[in-house]
Amino acid sequence: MKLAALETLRQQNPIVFNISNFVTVQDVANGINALGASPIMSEEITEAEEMVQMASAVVLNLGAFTERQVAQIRRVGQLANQYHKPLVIDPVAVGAVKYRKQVATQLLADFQVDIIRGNAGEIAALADVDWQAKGIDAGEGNQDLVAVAKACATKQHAIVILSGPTDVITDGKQVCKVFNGTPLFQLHVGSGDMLSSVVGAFAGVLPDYFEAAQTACATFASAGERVAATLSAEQPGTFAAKLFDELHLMTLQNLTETAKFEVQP
Ligand SMILES: Nc1ncnc2c1ncn2[C@@H]1O[C@H](COP(=O)(O)OP(=O)(O)O)[C@@H](O)[C@H]1O
Ligand SMILES: Cc1ncsc1CCOP(=O)(O)O
Ligand SMILES: [Mg+2]
Repeated sequence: MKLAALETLRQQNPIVFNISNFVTVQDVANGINALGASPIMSEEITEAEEMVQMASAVVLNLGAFTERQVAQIRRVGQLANQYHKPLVIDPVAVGAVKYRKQVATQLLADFQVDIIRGNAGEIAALADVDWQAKGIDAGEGNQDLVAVAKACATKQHAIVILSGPTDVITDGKQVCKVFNGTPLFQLHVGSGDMLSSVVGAFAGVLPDYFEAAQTACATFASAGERVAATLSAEQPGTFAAKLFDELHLMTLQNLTETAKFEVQP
């Protein structure tokens, strides 16, 4: 795990091109901006090539796509491959809506994604593992999460982040678990979307995408955990506001003291 990449990220201020959803776009922009990256969003296919060329990383969020946006996403994904830009996908609610799974599966066949970031319900769906996802949430299942994440990574030929109380990050063989976090993340819609773009920001400065995925998970979950430790009750609004502050203020030393993880070769 390369926690020092937090400082590299802040020095390099990578441009992260996000195709976002209308629900969480502002959280995503402000979240990665506070951390030290430079967000840019676009809904226009005509400028896709310029956007991808200028970006250090590309994040495709499938949270609320339309047919028109799917065409844009396909083009941006193909351009990211052509220009060798790290490509992250967040398959929102593919475990709960059959149409979303069909579209996501087709997109994953149309271009090569480097990192897939989803909750257990979403990653199980892309691994074709039985699971009861609930809308945008992880839902219920009794399969082993490491096995689910590995199956998804192998099937989709990508690094997979299965986020939740413990984040599981795998390339299909090696596994890293990040134990940080707080249940307050679940009280703020957009936590997962922010994490996916934080992953893009780290992939924009760390050429080893497996390391980038791990570091992003540890950084984001540690920031939330540090905020939760300052609250005296479940305060979703205060949590969200302080999360932006912490993403900006957290030092490498704070991160190193907070991060709890294990890597299995
Ligand atoms: N119960 C929990 N305890 C601790 N951290 C959590 C919990 N649930 C989610 N997280 C954290 O919240 C962030 C967003 O993940 P997740 O909730 O899985 O995404 P999504 O919003 O897409 O469902 C991650 O950093 C994850 O570690
Ligand atoms: C509520 C909602 N509906 C469509 S996308 C979206 C946001 C999902 O955000 P997250 O997965 O980060 O909680
Ligand atoms: Mg999500």
